[in-house]
Amino acid sequence: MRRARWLAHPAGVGAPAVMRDWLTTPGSLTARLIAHSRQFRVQKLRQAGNVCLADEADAIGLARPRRVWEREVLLRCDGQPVVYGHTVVPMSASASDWPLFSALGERSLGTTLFYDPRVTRGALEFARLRPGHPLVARVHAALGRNAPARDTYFARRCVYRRRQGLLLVTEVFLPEVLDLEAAAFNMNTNTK
Ligand SMILES: C=C(O[C@@H]1C=C(C(=O)O)C=C[C@H]1O)C(=O)O
Repeated sequence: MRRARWLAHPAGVGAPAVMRDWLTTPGSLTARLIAHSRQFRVQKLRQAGNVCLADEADAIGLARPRRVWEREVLLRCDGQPVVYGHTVVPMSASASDWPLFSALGERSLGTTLFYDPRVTRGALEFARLRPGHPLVARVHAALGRNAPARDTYFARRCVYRRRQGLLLVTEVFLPEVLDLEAAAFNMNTNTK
């Protein structure tokens, strides 16, 4: 299974400036996407048990890819998918570690992470996902026939901890996220 090089600094992934600005969004990505759109939606694609990716195992303390709780979403702004989210939680986590995770539905995971004082956040890591990386295949599956003919995507990931539990969120940024900045700029200039 192809792996990515996850770096501590975004400069190493070669993203254009506006994409780098999205990759380094300091707080909740959900909050920023809401601020840049009229209508925001978390489209839940799947939330069930699955074997995690090779990239993910060591980040959540597993010696090798094992069955985890997996959540896949598309974050949509004004109907347009802009981020693919992939979250994994070890099966060893207890319900008291992540009490809201299993029943999230189409509520944003971010709203349960950023406003819970028991949650601590690890450092962001960044990567350029190339063809053959399993997350690229997941993104194309999620987008179906609308999959843009792209070969690489920029992504970030972060480990969250709550009590004894670990949770890894990986966010793959779709090229359409760059349109939000332009749209936000036009909306601002049009209201003057
Ligand atoms: C971590 C956040 O939660 C977002 C919501 C997700 C979900 O609901 O599965 C997944 C990825 C995140 O972009 C955030 O808003 O920053």
